[in-house]
Amino acid sequence: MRVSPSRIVAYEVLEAVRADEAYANLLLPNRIDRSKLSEADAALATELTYGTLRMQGFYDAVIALAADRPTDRIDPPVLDILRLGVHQLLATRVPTHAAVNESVVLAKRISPGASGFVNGVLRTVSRSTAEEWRGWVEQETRGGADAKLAAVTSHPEWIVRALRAALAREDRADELDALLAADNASPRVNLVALPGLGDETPDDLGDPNRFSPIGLTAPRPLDLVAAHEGRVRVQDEGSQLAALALSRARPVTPGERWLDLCAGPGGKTAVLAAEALAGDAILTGNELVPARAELVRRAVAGVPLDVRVVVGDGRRAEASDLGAEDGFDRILLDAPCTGLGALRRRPEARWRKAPSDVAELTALQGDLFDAAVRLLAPDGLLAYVTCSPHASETHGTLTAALERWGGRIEAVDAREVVQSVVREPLDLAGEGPTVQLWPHRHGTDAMFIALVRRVG
Ligand SMILES: C[S@@+](CC[C@H](N)C(=O)[O-])C[C@H]1O[C@@H](n2cnc3c(N)ncnc32)[C@H](O)[C@@H]1O
Repeated sequence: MRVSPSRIVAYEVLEAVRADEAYANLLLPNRIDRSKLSEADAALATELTYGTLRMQGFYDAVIALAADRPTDRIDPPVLDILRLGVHQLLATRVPTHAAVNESVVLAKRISPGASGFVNGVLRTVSRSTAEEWRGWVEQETRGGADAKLAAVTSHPEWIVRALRAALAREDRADELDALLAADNASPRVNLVALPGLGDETPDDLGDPNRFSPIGLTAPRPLDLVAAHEGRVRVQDEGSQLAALALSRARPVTPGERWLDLCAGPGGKTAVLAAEALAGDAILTGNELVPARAELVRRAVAGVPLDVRVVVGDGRRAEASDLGAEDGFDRILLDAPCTGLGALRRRPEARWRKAPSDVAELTALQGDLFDAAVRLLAPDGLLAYVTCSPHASETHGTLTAALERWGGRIEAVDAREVVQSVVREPLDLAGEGPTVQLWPHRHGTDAMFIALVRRVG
């Protein structure tokens, strides 16, 4: 018996994610191409890889119970094979015999001495349903209610707490289960049709997004991207709204200078470029990492606007070096963050983050915020955006900056702006003037959007 090519690809990506800190969303397309997988096999490899990585915490708890030993006493490659097998048994329609047999054959290739062990553990797992395993994992997990919830929903406990706290701020802590479930579901590929660059609207191209006026989904999204090169791109709906919150916050005066301070890889820069073209504004993108600056250049290549892309540390950026002696009229600060709002798209991310990252990132966000304010022209607008709902990275960073800058900056009502942009009103809970989007409530990544105006 041979192992199907989709399972080999999935296994190789799991191994690279574990051993080499690879990113599944970057490596997987590469491996799919290299193995020349058919469309159906590519879809299966994607489902197996993403599903296994997202649910890894829960699957490890199941494996530990079924093997009657902690997972740190299982050889890592064998553990990868088991995780992949458990995912097939508990979360897919793959028949039991295929899930077990292919895992055993894979084990014979990778770690021959362990094939009997793999067979035994997976047969034990296959004898109970996912629901039954959830019950046992909950019962056997040591610690309080949060530890148990974290184990069965496959999130680190500190992330469960942070997400609950963010929802509680909006008086919506009762949505936590729905949010954790949304993190574990495969999001649809969402597209943006850069505005003003062609005759077709999102309605002409596919199924228009519920909220973003420039977003859509389509049955074969990548074909559409290829057919409308540079104009139709993959982008989450929340990211589109974040860029539009800045470009549509008020009418554009021709000649306005715009800056995207942390631009890489350039998804929002592309939207800003299309908007700048329509309004006759001048756009500069800045990015710390040269390779990511190159991605920004490629992202804006489909927009007939001369976008200057600069490599530099945003904390030390000077308006005059960036070609705006008198400062910028609009700045997007899409800050480096923990990415806790995009866990469904970055399947391994939850296992790589630690609470200590939050402290480090909030310090960086504060420095970048101050740099952005210094770069603003009088009356200029700053959009502070994160793809994290963590209170420290959102309200914490914003409140601290408003305090540091005293009366020299003021918050602008981002809710009013975003509600005026969307196709249908968003259910925004809690108090404004900031916007927090959510995967479970809006179907977007959990983007946070704040607008600030430089006074005088
Ligand atoms: C959240 S991402 C931006 C995503 C981008 N706006 C988009 O929509 O594609 C943050 C970016 O900030 C960059 N970055 C990190 N530290 C920076 C700094 N000190 N100055 C400028 N850019 C920085 C990172 O390399 C990363 O590309």
